[in-house]
Amino acid sequence: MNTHNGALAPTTELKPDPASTVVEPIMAVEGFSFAYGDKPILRDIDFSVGSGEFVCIVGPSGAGKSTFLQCLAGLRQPTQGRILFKGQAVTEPPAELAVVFQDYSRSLMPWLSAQENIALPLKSAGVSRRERDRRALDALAEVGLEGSADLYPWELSGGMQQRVAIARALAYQPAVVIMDEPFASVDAQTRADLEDLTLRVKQHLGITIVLVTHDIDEAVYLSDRVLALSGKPAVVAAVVDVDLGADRDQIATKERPEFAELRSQLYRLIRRPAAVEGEK
Ligand SMILES: Nc1ncnc2c1ncn2[C@@H]1O[C@H](COP(=O)(O)OP(=O)(O)OP(=O)(O)O)[C@@H](O)[C@H]1O
Repeated sequence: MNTHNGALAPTTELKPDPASTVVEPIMAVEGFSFAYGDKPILRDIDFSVGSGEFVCIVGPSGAGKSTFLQCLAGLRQPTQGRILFKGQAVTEPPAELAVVFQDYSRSLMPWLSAQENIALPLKSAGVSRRERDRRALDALAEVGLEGSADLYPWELSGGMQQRVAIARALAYQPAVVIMDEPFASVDAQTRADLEDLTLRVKQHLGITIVLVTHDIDEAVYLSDRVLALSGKPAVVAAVVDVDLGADRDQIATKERPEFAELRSQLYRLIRRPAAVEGEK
């Protein structure tokens, strides 16, 4: 599976790297295009996500990142091409896929406790009461909120609410978690804490994460690979391997010269939409 299919040849030193080929894809995007009515948004995207991989998607505002995630999650259907989850075409949200959105204040039910919020989708899925309680408490412990099961969203800080939203996704025991700007509504310190929490949880549970962010630093810090979208309609500008090792540290990793180089490459790529269009 060639993860660089459909990518424009970048003018930077980025080159398709055979080492980044996904050996065991859990999700695949084949010949994908999407339009809202007659307005093309995303074009000719071929991409795959490896099992256990952390992939971030970056691109200019309005490029279609959220739309792409909605298609990956089975909430919208491609105009052309197809999306596969474990080899099966995605026609509705896959059972083993969970989504975390940016706006925690709207994603949690204010009249339900943290534990009840986490258990709610499990109830809809027919999971027994006992199993719901066990999974909700385990998920709360996973995000460091073991003492907050009985608290209501309005009794929790923004960062804690977003941790409950992450716990709700984890309690579903997904193979893949899709996150759309999940840390955009919290302060910088909380954001860094949530990034580290997400990395820890991903490593501990072995899940696959696909995350959209505006923040190039965040994308490089979190990712195994970054998918950069650019142009109108957006195409794959590049797929960038992030060889920074599994252990990331907010200070030490960001001080590494490789980190600065990757960040600069990505900035250059997504800041030249006009040039990308001209190349087609
Ligand atoms: N439901 C919709 N109907 C029609 N057009 C839409 C709809 N949702 C989004 N769009 C348009 O599609 C384009 C892509 O939007 P999308 O939200 O996917 O981009 P994005 O890259 O996530 O943007 P941002 O980074 O600003 O959140 C935009 O031009 C937007 O106005």
